[in-house]
Amino acid sequence: MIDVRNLTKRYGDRTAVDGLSFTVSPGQVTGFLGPNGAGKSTTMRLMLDLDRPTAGEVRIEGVRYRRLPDPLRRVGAMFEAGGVHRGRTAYHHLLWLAQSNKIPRERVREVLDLVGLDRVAGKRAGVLSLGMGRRLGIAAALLGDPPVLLFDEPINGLDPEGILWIRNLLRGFAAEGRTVLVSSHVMSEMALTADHLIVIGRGRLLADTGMREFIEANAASYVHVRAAEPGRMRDVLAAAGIEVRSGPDGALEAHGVEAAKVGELAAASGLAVHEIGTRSASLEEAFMRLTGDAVEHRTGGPR
Ligand SMILES: Nc1ncnc2c1ncn2[C@@H]1O[C@H](COP(=O)(O)OP(=O)(O)OP(=O)(O)O)[C@@H](O)[C@H]1O
Repeated sequence: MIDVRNLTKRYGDRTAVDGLSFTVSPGQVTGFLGPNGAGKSTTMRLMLDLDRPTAGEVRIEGVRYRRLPDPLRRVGAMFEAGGVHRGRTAYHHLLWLAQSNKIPRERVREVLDLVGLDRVAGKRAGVLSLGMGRRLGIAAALLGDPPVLLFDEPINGLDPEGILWIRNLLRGFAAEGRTVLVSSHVMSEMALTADHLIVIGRGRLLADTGMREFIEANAASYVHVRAAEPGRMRDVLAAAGIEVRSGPDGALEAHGVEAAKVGELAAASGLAVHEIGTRSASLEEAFMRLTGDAVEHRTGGPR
């Protein structure tokens, strides 16, 4: 479990993290979302004591990171800027980490197998592809078999196979009962990976809720209907007081109404319907709606 309490971080007069409190629970994947500059990476760095908070604190399994005995056995982290010595082989990078953390050398082979790098273990880290480098970062995070795992933008730049692999890996870790926190800007992927969401904007907490609840609360689903005579269909729906918008390819989107009601209105007016169904709102829509005001404006006037 990760417990963030009243966390604040200022850089000069810029407040990157602003009185943030939330808990990340074990047994599920928690997505950490926010627009660029929201403070996600700063928060994750503070979790690992890579930076000093201006106020507040983070406890991992009840303890400040710097007070954790054997930290690699308690928390594994993969941040984008990997901290890998490019001239070292993948194997020696992991061996060096294992030895400096009193982890048996057999574990190095185990994690290399686990992330599918066993065959390139002798290659220098600097020549690994982006996907392999990411796997090496994950191998390092797993060395101590920790119950808490942090991933900052793990799928950035990966191909579809790599993305699917990470998704299954993270879901597998959560199913084993670990605490998994992952940040990403790829909403479609986050929707498939995370069970719970922490959303921040300008350093403040905007939402701490289950995936489904988040989408339902922040974006509406609607009835998608394709009719032989879209103009008449629109008039019938509008006459019944239903809000109708134009969808792609002549389809209509009826809001605030059940699909059954739309079907009944069409039948009562003798209108042929070619396609009808309820379309769920997406995480992306919900995210955009919630964070619209919290987007960092990089150009223009004062914030
Ligand atoms: N070392 C630093 N010195 C000064 N300002 C910083 C520093 N690190 C972060 N910031 C500022 O703090 C704010 C939060 O940055 P942070 O990188 O944590 O956001 P983020 O949510 O991870 O963004 P992104 O999605 O773009 O990675 C930004 O305005 C950033 O410019």
